[in-house]
Amino acid sequence: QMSTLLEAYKDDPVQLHHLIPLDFPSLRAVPESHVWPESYNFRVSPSDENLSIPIVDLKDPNIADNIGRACQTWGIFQVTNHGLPSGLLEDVEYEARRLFSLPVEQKRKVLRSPCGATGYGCARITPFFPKLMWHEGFTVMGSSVDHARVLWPHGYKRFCDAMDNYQKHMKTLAHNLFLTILSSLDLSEPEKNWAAAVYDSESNALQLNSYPACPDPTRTIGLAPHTDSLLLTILHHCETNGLQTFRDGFGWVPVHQVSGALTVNVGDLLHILSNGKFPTVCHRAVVNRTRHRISVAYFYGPRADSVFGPFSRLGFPRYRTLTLKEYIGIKAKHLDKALSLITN
Ligand SMILES: O=C(O)CCC(=O)C(=O)O
Ligand SMILES: [Fe+2]
Repeated sequence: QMSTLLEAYKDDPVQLHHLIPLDFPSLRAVPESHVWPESYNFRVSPSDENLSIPIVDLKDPNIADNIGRACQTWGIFQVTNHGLPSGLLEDVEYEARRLFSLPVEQKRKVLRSPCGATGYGCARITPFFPKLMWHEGFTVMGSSVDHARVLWPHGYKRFCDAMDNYQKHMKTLAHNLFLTILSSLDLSEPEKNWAAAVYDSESNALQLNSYPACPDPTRTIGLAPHTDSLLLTILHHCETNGLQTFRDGFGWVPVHQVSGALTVNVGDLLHILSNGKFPTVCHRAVVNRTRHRISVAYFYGPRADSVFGPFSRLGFPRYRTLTLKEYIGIKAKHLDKALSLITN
């Protein structure tokens, strides 16, 4: 089941200069390849400084209402009281830092293959933009052991254990959030059953992101604007801000994460299921001069061959029905045009 989501990327090989990150710590200035046009406006301040994404307490008795409202207005919110075991968030950050602080030759041994989905490399969205990003990533789907063994022939187990443990807890949290979010929509019984069954036949990915300290953060970007493709994303910021979310009428709004909280956002797939009731969230990451920022994103979705479209009771379907694998293929070719290409 994992392999099918992997296969979704097979037809669109990435060129090497869109795949291999620079050796960032060796750079004293931002090279031309990474200088973005001013029109991207990375330093733009929001029209209202006090604007911030909702915070949802998962222990609140009104959780369903709160989450439903957060999904309909912002499509992105922070969750507190998520009940993850202590140490889990620290462990995954520690292991991610251990990976990204390896020498560049070592990291390049686990480079993502040009047609592949897992391993070390530039962000997948890189080929769609005229400039490169101040970012390196490492993608895990299922077990990370094959790559970890190459990186640390004798010390791979603690990395794998941290990734496994993190994915296990994220899966449960993501599924519970998914069902809670859906409880604010009018679903038929078969649709409710389908949603509940996603847990046993899901696909997911864990994305470790590294944004090294940057000599000139106003001229470059960490991660260019994009939406996430699957149902929902749970993001761990590791205590350094940098994420910004776009809200119509307001512009780019920085996400200031409450300590210990996680950020959850709606992805394209949940947007489609909700028949557009929940906005899919355009977001980006900026870099900073002094701190090496790490973030960990967990993407949750149904299995790649599952057929989906807007739920039946939510009005005339804005999107056509298709498989997740087909949607990932469209997104890999057309990025932000993908939704308009499946519009009815
Ligand atoms: O690092 C961040 O704040 C955002 C990461 C992200 O958007 C992603 O991995 O899709
Ligand atoms: Fe994202």
